[in-house]
Amino acid sequence: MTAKIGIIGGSGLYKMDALTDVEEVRLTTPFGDPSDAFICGKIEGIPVVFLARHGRDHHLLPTEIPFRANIYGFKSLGVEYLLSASAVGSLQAQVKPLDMVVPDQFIDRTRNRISTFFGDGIVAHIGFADPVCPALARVLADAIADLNLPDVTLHRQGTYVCMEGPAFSTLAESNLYRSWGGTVIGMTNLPEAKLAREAEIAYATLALVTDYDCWHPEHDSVTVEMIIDNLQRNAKNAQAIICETVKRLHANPPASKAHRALKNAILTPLDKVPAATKEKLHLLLAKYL
Ligand SMILES: CSC[C@H]1O[C@H](OP(=O)(O)O)[C@H](O)[C@@H]1O
Ligand SMILES: Nc1ncnc2[nH]cnc12
Repeated sequence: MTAKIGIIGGSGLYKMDALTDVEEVRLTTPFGDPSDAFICGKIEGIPVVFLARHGRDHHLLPTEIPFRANIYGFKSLGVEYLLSASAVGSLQAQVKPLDMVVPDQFIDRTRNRISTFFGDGIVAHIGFADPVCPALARVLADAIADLNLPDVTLHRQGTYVCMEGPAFSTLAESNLYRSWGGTVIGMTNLPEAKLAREAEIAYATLALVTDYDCWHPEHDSVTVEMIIDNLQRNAKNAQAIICETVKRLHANPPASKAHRALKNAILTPLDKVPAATKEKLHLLLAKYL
């Protein structure tokens, strides 16, 4: 089964309740095994494929997530639009727990992630000034706004600071990220967005605010309990938003520059790329060979 729309669920979103005709697809990739089986199914008749980023039983640390295998797996199943759902802490007073943010920028504070498919004899540099697909982000933000869900405050833009984890930030770090203009903080989205861009998949995130990290003088510092509690309160809304976004994407798939991201990015002449590398990357390079 193939699907143009993929959903990657983070903390608290380990399955999509609205999925019908479900089939589990366990696959391997040249970059190892993905986080879990891909759950292929339909939302109101529209084919989609879902993956739990940390595994369905949340056993993978952010550092341990096989980001390359996950994105490669989505690509091999035909995905062109990837919607992510993620728990985030807020770095700004006006962005409150239970609010939703559709980030448009990232700051990379990761250290131990492999966030490229390239190397081994092929060099490519994708453009990443706009790390989130603006067209996909607009569909997602419009879906949130138009659903008009009670108690949902939407922020259509924001900078997501991606830290390594797994420990949460120190107070000094949290204040530093605030001074840099960070809006929210999480541990997963940046490598995913980079790899999705290299795989020419449009990517956008529904960021669910669960806490004020540790900088807010009037709020307790973030704990896992706080995150899970707020995620559970927001889970129904998050699923409704994803379903609405899927329907809109299917009815009106937006043009995305991400779909041609490799066009001017590859430096190495393809006839000089080692055969084994070419084979490993065939799925990504096929249309340029
Ligand atoms: C559950 S505590 C922190 C954990 O939650 C976020 O994960 P995800 O982005 O997959 O929702 C955050 O990035 C951390 O990995
Ligand atoms: N405060 C926080 N820091 C990092 N990741 C998070 N995910 C949810 N809240 C977070």
